Amino acid sequence: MGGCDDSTTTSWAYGTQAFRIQNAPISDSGGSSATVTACAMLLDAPVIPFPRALLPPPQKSTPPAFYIANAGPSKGAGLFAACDIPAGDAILSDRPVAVVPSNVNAPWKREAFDALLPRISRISRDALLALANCKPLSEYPVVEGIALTNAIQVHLPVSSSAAPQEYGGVFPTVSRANHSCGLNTAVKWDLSSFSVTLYALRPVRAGEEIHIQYVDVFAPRAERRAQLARYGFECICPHCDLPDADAVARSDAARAELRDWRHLHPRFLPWSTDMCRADDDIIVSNLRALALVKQEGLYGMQVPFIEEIALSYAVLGDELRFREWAQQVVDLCAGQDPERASKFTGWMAEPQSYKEWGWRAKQRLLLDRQKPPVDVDISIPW
Ligand SMILES: C[S@@+](CC[C@H](N)C(=O)[O-])C[C@H]1O[C@@H](n2cnc3c(N)ncnc32)[C@H](O)[C@@H]1O
Repeated sequence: MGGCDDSTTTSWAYGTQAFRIQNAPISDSGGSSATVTACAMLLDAPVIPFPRALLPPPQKSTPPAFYIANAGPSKGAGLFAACDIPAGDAILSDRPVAVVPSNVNAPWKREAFDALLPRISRISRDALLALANCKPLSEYPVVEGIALTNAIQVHLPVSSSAAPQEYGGVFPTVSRANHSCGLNTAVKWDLSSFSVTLYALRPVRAGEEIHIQYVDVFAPRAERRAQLARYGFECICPHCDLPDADAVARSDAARAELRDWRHLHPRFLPWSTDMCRADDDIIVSNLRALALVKQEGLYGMQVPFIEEIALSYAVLGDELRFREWAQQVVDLCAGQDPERASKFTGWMAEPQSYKEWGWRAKQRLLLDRQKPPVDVDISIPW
């Protein structure tokens, strides 16, 4: 592969840690393991050495469901939907060109980051160097600056539980996604194919920009903006660009309520067997959560609420509504959480197979039967 040179130093010590450079077992062009230079990684000792056998390629949709275009003067390039994309669909899969630790502050850092470049093929190097870099070259090695601007967290196999390093992968395509504090996609890392896949969290219209989140979107606007400063921009997405302080306070409160939802609102399991609670307690509570999710565009967290509404209807034995909500779980999870999707598919095929199917309806009937006749006082009170 053009320009690959591994004559440089490839291991460094840092306190009790030791780092090394290793190529990932993936290839640029489906070639043999001898040309595996598509991605170089700077790894510490607990990361289990990768097998030599090539990993299977990630799924690819043809034609692509996305394109890269200018997203505006202050945002640079961005990812856009090439067609209408249904909620739950995979938009694209992408493999990293570099994987680096998130927080190394050793004297050899520049040398190690620079040593990554000659270890990757020209194709991958060009893709890496074409990405945005919000860090000054005078202060940060180029690969580190690009990683700090673009990296997405990846999980690597480690041999011990000793303080695991965090790793970020730099991806030629997914790293083109700009940030928004309201989400339309989720990123899922899969070690077995050494790739990330971007899934639609809600229907995405053709031409709409595809966003991911760079920071904790449950944090208040001021905190999000402070965290985004390290990417060199102030967020002016529709969830940040609000008309006045009241609107900001409302948005901050909604996000905090969603973050703490499980501590603030009735829980499904105790409700399901507590006949003193209203039958629609959980449904009403989860519908409110979904309204807040929609208001704040936090679609990444909608599935557990939809799931609880479906299961509430199951416990109430309401088959029509159960199917309606269960279908939404299946549609949203088919790609990124197939296990959950298949559980709900099974219950939809045979609702009675859900262990608590209709439990509350049966209890309600029994309670109604046991009720003593109501004593009606017909005496006239004067
Ligand atoms: C991971 S890159 C995203 C792709 C990048 N726009 C490009 O041209 O390759 C991150 C950089 O994009 C820009 N960016 C991302 N989201 C933005 C937003 N919501 N508003 C303004 N700039 C943004 C910032 O310059 C940030 O440092």
